[in-house]
Amino acid sequence: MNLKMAPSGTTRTKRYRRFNSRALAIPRFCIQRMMLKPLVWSLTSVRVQSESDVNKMPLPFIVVANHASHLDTPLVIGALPRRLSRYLAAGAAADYFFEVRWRKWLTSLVFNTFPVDRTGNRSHSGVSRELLRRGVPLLIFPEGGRSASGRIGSFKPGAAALAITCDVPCLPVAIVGAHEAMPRGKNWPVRGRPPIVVSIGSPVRAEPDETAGAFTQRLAEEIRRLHARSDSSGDSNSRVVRGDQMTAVKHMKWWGWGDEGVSFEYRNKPEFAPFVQKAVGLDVTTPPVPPLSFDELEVPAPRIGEQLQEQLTDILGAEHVHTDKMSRVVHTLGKGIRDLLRIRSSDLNRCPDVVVYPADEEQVRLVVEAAVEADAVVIPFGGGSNISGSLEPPPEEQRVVISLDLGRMNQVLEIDENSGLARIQAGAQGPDLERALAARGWTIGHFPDSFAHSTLGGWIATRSSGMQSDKYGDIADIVRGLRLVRSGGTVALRPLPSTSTGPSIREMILGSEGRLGVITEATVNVHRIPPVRKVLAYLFPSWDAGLAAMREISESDASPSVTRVSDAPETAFSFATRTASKGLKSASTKALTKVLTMRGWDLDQLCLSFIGYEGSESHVKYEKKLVKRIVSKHGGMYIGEGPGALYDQKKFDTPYIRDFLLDRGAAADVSETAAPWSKLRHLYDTTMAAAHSAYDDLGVRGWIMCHLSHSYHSGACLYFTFAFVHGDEPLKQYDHVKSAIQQAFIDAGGTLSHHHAVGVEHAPWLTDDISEEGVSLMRGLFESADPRRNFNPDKIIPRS
Ligand SMILES: Cc1cc2nc3c(=O)[nH]c(=O)nc-3n(C[C@H](O)[C@H](O)[C@H](O)COP(=O)(O)OP(=O)(O)OC[C@H]3O[C@@H](n4cnc5c(N)ncnc54)[C@H](O)[C@@H]3O)c2cc1C
Repeated sequence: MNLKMAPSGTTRTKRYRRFNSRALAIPRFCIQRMMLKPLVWSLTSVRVQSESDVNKMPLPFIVVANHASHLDTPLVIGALPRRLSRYLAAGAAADYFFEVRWRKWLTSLVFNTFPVDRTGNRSHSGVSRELLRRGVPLLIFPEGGRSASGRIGSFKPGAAALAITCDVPCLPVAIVGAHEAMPRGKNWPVRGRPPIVVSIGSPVRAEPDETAGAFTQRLAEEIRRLHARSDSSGDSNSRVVRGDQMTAVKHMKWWGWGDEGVSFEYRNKPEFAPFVQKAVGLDVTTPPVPPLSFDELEVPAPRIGEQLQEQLTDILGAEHVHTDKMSRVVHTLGKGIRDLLRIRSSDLNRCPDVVVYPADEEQVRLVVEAAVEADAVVIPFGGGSNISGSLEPPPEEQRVVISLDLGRMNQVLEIDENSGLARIQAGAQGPDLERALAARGWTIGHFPDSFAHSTLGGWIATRSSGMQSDKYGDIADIVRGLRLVRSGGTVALRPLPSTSTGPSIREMILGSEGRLGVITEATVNVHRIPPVRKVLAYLFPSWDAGLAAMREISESDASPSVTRVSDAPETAFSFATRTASKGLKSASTKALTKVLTMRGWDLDQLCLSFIGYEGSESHVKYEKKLVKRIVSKHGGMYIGEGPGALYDQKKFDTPYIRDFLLDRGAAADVSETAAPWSKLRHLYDTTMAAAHSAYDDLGVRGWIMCHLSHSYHSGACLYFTFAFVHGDEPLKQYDHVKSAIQQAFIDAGGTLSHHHAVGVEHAPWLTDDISEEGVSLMRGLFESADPRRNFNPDKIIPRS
C-alpha cells in the first residue's frame, strides 16, 4: 500500500478500527494489567501520585509525558485507571516500530500504538487527528525520543498543535526515575527495585488563540514542575539522589530556592513585566545576570582534625561524613534574602567543617557525644529553608563545626489510628511524610509555603505554621510528643493530649532552633483526609472590609482551613502573575470588571480573598453558606473556584520569583507578624508607612504588599512582602528596610515573627517582644542546658 495515498472510506475505517475494537481491548487488557504491570511494578518500586481526579477526565484527551526509558509507556498505562487506558493509543516512532512487521504487530497489540513521523516524512500525517476524532485517547512523548541523560529535553509542538486543532485537553504526566531504572540501551531494569514516581497533573487546555508554541511551553513547564516536585517528594528512596551527586540526601540549589532546573517564567504572564516596571522600576526583559559559578565561590578550608573525623567515620561510615565544598556550602545558610545575596557574592564567613548524615537516633547520640567531648559545635540541619539566619555558624567560631543533617531519618514510624497520632522521624520533608500518611488515609495538615523542602524537625525547631493552620493548628499545636538528643541524655516526651506537668518542656523545645539539642522524632496529630477540599475565591471592595470579614469568619460557626485576604497591592500583584487570558476567560474577566464598576467599586482597591473548606460534603456546604453570608455583609462577592484552585496548585511555586528578581538586580523578601484583631489595621498602616519611609531614605522606588493569613480567636498573622531594585550595597539597603518593618511590628503591638522564628535576623527585637526578664529566663535555660555552647550557638540570644 502506498502510505502517502489518502485511504478510501472503507480502507480508512478498517485502518482505524483496531484502535477502539472491543475484541482487541480484552487481550490488551490481559497483557497490560495481568502481565506487564505486575512485572514492571515488581522489578521497580513505582509510586503513582495524582494532583487531579483523573476519573473525571473527559474522553478523548492526550497524555503528554517526558520520555527517558522504554518503561515509560507501561508506566503511564499502568498508572491510569482502566477507563482511560482501555483504548489509549501510544505514539510510537514510525521509522522504528512500524518498519518491521513483527514489531509493529506486537506493539500494536500491547500498546495500541499509532505511528508518529520523526524523520520529516509525513506519510502518517492525520492519523492522530483521526484517532482523536474517533474518541481514542493518545499518549505522546513530545520530546520525540528517549532522553539519553534522563533530563527533560525540549518539547516538539506536535502534541500541543494536535490538542488545539482537535480541541481536546492534555493530561501532563511526569515520570521520575525511569531513566535510572532502565536507561536507553538497556532492556531490563537495574536490580534492587529502583524507585519510580509517576506524577499525574491536572488536565490542561489551550487557551483560545494560544499558539502551539506557547501551549507547548506551558505543557513543558507543567511537566517540569511535576517532575521537580516528585523528585523532591519521594520517600527514603526518591530523596536519594541518583548518579553524580555527592550526598545521599537531596538538597535545594546551592544558590537559590528549590530544585535545579525549575525557575519562574514571566513570558506567559503578559501583565507581569509592566507591573514590575511600575512597582519598582525594573525592566524584567533585560538579560539576567546569573549567580557566580560554584567554582568561583570562595570557601574556607575545613578545620576538622583527624581524630574527630575518624570517630565520626567509625560511627557513620565514610559515605556519611562529608567535607567536600558542595556539602559544606549547602549546609552553611538558609534561604532568606540575606543568605541568597551573600552566597551570590561569595560572602561566606564560616562554613561547617564537616557534614554528617546519621541513620537513626543511636547514631545521633554517638555523634553528639563525640562532638561534645571534642568541644565541637553541632548544628542540626533539616531542609535548610529557614529565613532567619538559624543555621549559620558564628563567624568567629574557632571550634570544629558539624552540620548534622537529618535527611536519612525520614520515615513515618507508626500510626496510632485510634488516637489520630503518627510517630515520624525528624528529617522527613513535607512530601515524604504526607505521602506515607496519605497511603493510609491520613494527613498532618501542615503545609507551609516551604513544604516541599522543609522537615518536621525544622518545623518544630522554628515554630512553623502552615497555610491550613486555621483548621489543623500551628506545629506547636500539632506536635504532641517528641524526642530530643542532648549532651548526656535524651529527653523523651510521650504523646499526650494535654498535661499539667509544670512549665512545658515541649514548649521549650518548640522554637529552640537547635540550641537545646537534636530532635530525632515527634509524635504528631494526624487527621483523616477529608472527602472534600476546596479553596474558593472572593473579592472585597476594600482592605477594611476584607479584614472585618476575616475576623467575623473566625468567630463564626464556620471553621475554614484557610482564611486569607490580600490588600490591594497584593491583589494587583496576583492579577499580574496570571497567565494570558483570552476568549471565555478574558470575557468573564471583562464581565466581572463591568459588574464591579456598576457596583461602584474602586478597582484599584480590590482585595482578593481565599477561603479553604475541608470536610464532608454537607459540612463544607454549611460552611460555604455561612461564609457567603459574612462576605456579603461586608460588601464582598464570591468569584468562583477557578482562582482558588489555581492558588492551591501554584502556591509552592511562588518562592522561585525571588531568584528571578535577584538575577535582575532586585531584592524581595518577607516579614510577618501576629497581633490582636484590634491592632491589625494600625499595625498595617504603621508598617506600610515605615517601609515607604525606609525606601525614601534609600532613594529607591520600593514595593510592599500584605495579606492576612492564619486567623485565631484573638487575632491574626499579617504577612508582608517587600521588594526594591538594590544598588551596590544590597545587604545594607535590605537591613534598612527590614529593620524599619520589624520595628513597626513591635511599635504597633505585634510580635517579631509569627512563624519564621528568631535566628539571628530577628534577635535584636527579642527583648521588646518578651521583656528583659523573659530574655533572662530564656538565657538561663540555654546556659544551663548547654553550658559550653556546643549546640547551634548564638541563635535566638546572641552571646552577651
Ligand atoms: C520561600 C519560603 C517560604 C516559607 N514559608 C514558610 C511558611 O509558610 N511557614 C513557615 O512556618 N515557615 C516558612 N518558611 C520558613 C522555613 O521553611 C521554616 O522555618 C521551616 O520550618 C524550616 O525547616 P527546615 O527543615 O528547612 O529547617 P532548617 O532551615 O534546616 O533549620 C531551621 C532551624 O531549625 C533547626 N533544626 C532543624 N532540624 C532540627 C532538628 N531535627 N532538631 C533540632 N533543631 C533542628 C536548625 O538548627 C535551625 O536552627 C519559608 C521559607 C522560605 C524560604
